[in-house]
This record gives sequence, structure tokens and C-alpha cells, in this order.
Amino acid sequence: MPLTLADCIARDGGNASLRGLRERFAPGAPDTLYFDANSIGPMPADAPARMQAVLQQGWAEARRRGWNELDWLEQPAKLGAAIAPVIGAQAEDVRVADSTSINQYKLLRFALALQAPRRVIVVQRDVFPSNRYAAEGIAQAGGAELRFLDDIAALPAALAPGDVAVVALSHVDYRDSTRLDMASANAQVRAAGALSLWDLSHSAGAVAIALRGTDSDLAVGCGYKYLCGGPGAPAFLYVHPRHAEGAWPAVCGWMGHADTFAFEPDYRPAPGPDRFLVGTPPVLAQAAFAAAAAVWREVDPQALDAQHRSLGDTLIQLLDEQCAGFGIELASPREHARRGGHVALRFAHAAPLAQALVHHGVVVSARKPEALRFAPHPLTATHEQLWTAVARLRDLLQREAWRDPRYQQASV
Ligand SMILES: Cc1ncc(COP(=O)(O)O)c(C=O)c1O
Ligand SMILES: Nc1c(O)cccc1C(=O)C[C@H](N)C(=O)O
Repeated sequence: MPLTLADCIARDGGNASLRGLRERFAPGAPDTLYFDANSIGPMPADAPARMQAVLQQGWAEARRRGWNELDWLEQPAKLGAAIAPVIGAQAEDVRVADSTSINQYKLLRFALALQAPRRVIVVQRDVFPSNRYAAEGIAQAGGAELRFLDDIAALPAALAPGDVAVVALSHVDYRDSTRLDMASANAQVRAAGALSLWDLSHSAGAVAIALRGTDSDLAVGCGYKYLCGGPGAPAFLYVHPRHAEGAWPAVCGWMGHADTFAFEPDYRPAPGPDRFLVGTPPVLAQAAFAAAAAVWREVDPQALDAQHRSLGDTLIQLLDEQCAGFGIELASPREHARRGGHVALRFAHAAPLAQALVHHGVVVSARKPEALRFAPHPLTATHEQLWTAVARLRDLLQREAWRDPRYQQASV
């Protein structure tokens, strides 16, 4: 029996443990359905008030005293602790700071320092560009040798020479949303004496992740996507405690010094993951992220995962039933455990079709060459919204709206 609108509305009644959290977020623009949590997650409703409080009490009034009297310097650890459960880490092992690209660089270099004299980085050839660029930059400076991975099935061959220091893997592909098996990859990496470095940008805050449970070594990921930290939010980094004090950090700064305000001439790394902090934290951005952190402290990761699965499976079923025969097909794996935050479709005219959808109030994104990405946020999207979105998609496909010259401009 095909899914009906009533079925979708009924599915919205499930998942009691997340009930009430949706209201903690701002509704967004009227008549607009947002499926772009893989770009910028929804805004917690109290983010503006929290930022305003920092502007008034912190900037206008406290100014420099803010560093002593407010918790600005504690936020990298506090925010990290709040998001730790959804990535399956211990609270004390996560820090929020810098960008994902910067953290990727920092932890690649840190892994190389831990693993000397090994100097091979294994990195996916066709991956989110910044991940590859970070490795290429280190190699270009003479700090490593690169070995490209064309497919996860080739990991044993890449590890076989026994010289690999670190394997950098994107947990979820940013185009087709394929999710790698973290436990299996980690076991292979560990058996070869190498370290794993995961980019969790397209899974953190969408699905339950078990960094500790799968014995991952290192991880990074974006704060502004499913974690809802706000546009340009700082990223997170995770270092397994067995490594945290094994070497100096790649970028030594005063915020990572053992005694920041002693202003000592010599560098001494702070204990634990605080050494991965570098410079002054972005206080306003942290205030926005703190609004999301307050929500994450209440989220049961398994309930989040179940809701993500329900939304994704519903979307796939609706697409199967309503959009067959238009040259559009599922690009993501069907099995939830193999799928990341978004559901991707393959369509020859993905970019103009995405623009047509946005124009009709369904915010999705496209990535070259042919991916059309739906990224519902598990804490805010509803099954009913998916029904409406797929009905609009069907209508646009029927009318071949993607041919409209208005939708041919490039867009991020
Ligand atoms: C997988 C992945 N890694 C890294 C990034 C870049 O993160 P940042 O801009 O914070 O460096 C993105 C998206 O922008 C991404 O999708
Ligand atoms: N981070 C972005 C940005 O600063 C500008 C435009 C887009 C983005 C994105 O998030 C891209 C995203 N990582 C992607 O998967 O395509």
C-alpha cells in the first residue's frame, strides 16, 4: 500500500523522547520547508537572545573583564561536552574550536607526530576537497607522503606495506551520503599500526555515532550543519585520551599552553585535549552554539537516530512511489546504517531542479555532477513536510520545470 498523507502525519506522532524539542527551534521563513541541514542546521529559538546577552553584558558592559567574569574561555570544553554523547565520546575528550579544515590539518599533523617515523597519510581521492587539500598541503611542505584511496574496499591494500601513519576518512560522502562502517575500518587501520582520523561533518547531529565504541583515534566535524551551531560556527575535534598527551599539538598557541595567563616564554602543552586550542575563541559564535548545546544536552542519541531513520526511510518510500519514471533515482544506500545525514538523488539536471524546488519553497541543494540532496534535520523536520516536498517535486518533474532559464544560474 502506498504511503498516504495520513500515514505521514501518524508517523509524526512517534518518538516520544524527542517531543518538545522541535519547539526549541525557530520556525524559519513562512511557507518554506528546509532540507538543508547538511549546510546550515536550524536555529535554536533562543540563539539571538544569548548573542544579545553577550553583546550587552559581555561587550558593552564587561569588556575585558568578560574573560575573567564570564565563561568565554570555558566554552570550547563546555560545548564539546554537550555534543559528546551524539558522537559517542566522553565529555572530556571533545573541544569546539576553529574550523573543520583547520582541525583536520591539526590532527593530521598530530597523528604524524605520534606515529613518527611513519609518514604516509592515506586519504580518499574523491572526497570533500578540504580533506584532501589538508593532506596535500602537508605533503607539499615535505611533512608526509600521500597514498590515495579510490574505494574503501582498497583499504587493506593501502595499509599492506605497513608504513601508514594515519588514515583520513570521511564518515559520510557529501554527495551521495554513503556512510562508511566505522568499526570495520578502525579495526583494519589499528591492525596495520595506523591511526584513524574521521570527518563526521555529514553525520554528527544526524545519526548516532560511536567514536569510543568503535575505538576511533581522532575525529573532526562541522558545528554549523546538523549540530545547529549557527552560520560559521566553530567545528569540533575529538582525540582519544590514549593519544591526547602523546605529542605536542601541530599548532602551538597560548590557548593551548599549560598556563595561558602566565605568559611564559617557553611553550608547555596543556594537559589533555586543551592543547589543541590555539588562539582566542570566537565569543559571539560560541554564544550561538551554546543555544544548540542546551538542546543537545537533552537529546537521547538513539532517539535521534531512530527519528533520522524514520524520516529518511519515509522520504525514500515517497520518492519510489511518487517520482518513478522521471529519470530520477536514489543515489544513497537504502539501508539506514549505510546512509549518512542526507538522502541523495541522481538526476541529470540536479542543479536547476534544486533551484526550482527552492523557488517553490523546498530548500534542498545540488552537488556536481548529478546529486540532489535532501537533508531533513531529525529534531525539526516532519514526515508531513516530506509528503508536501515530494508532491512538489513530482509536480516540477511532470512540468519539466528544471528547463526554465531562471534556474540555470550557479548556486551554492
Ligand atoms: C565533509 C566536510 N568536511 C569539511 C567541510 C568544511 O568545513 P570548514 O568550512 O569548517 O572548514 C565540509 C563543508 O563545508 C564538509 O562537508
Ligand atoms: N560551509 C559552507 C560554506 O561556508 C559555504 C557554502 C557551503 C558550505 C557547505 O557547508 C558545503 C557543505 N559542506 C557541502 O556538503 O556541500
